[in-house]
Amino acid sequence: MVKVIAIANQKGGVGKTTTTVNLAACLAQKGRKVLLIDSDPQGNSTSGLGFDKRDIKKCIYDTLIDDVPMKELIIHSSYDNLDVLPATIQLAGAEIELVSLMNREGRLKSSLERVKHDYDYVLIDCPPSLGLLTINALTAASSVLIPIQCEFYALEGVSQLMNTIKLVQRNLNPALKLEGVVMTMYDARTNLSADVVDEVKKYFETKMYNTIIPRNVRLSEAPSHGQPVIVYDPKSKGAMVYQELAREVIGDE
Ligand SMILES: Nc1ncnc2c1ncn2[C@@H]1O[C@H](COP(=O)(O)OP(=O)(O)OP(=O)(O)O)[C@@H](O)[C@H]1O
Repeated sequence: MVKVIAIANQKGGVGKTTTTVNLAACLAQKGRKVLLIDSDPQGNSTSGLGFDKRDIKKCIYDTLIDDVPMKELIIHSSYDNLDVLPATIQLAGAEIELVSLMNREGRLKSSLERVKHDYDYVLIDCPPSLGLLTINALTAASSVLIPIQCEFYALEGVSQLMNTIKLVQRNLNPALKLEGVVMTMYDARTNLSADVVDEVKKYFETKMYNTIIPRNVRLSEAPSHGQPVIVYDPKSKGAMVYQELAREVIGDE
């Protein structure tokens, strides 16, 4: 059975894309067939997987707005078992264009229906908003994974995200589950991070991954801000934590 996981948090810069790209690479490395759907107009998952967005002529926008079959838009990545539905800046216009379309919340779900059975996992990288792109992702998903940055304001805004998830469960996708919460950018040198982890654990009660993603120097010093780096490299320490997360995700397959 294919598992469709939306990686969502409307707060910007919490590690959605970095988690999505690296989790996708690790699941693929474990032999699972993976489709990464880039649903963020910034297209950082697309560029993070090594694609030059200037070379991409058609993207997720074309299936959401113009009903181009998703199969025609999916491209293979340089990783075995990992395909991508790319995003370009054109997607920024979709949020408003979707408003007047029929089935505006369910267009990604309908389009994905025809290809999802080719995969074991579909991961959807959501934009930092609770607009129609995120609603489409939550409607298409079987579960939602929430990355939360280990910082003082970690839980700020999470209640809006939870309200949106409940709204989608009630009206659009009753089968949607909470996959889990993953803490990102943990820095053991500050006591604050440990307090934040406790606070988040309490907020979500049992829904929590054991894997905590540490602050990674390579990522925080990435040359252009906002461009996540693939840390998947079997020998790198940074990759090991995403492999651990992949094991947890596979754990309840
Ligand atoms: N574990 C980490 N340690 C240090 N820096 C990180 C880590 N994960 C991500 N970053 C850096 O933080 C920034 C934001 O990460 P990322 O783009 O994954 O977040 P996002 O939630 O997808 O952002 P947006 O809301 O803009 O879509 C990037 O510069 C990235 O390289």
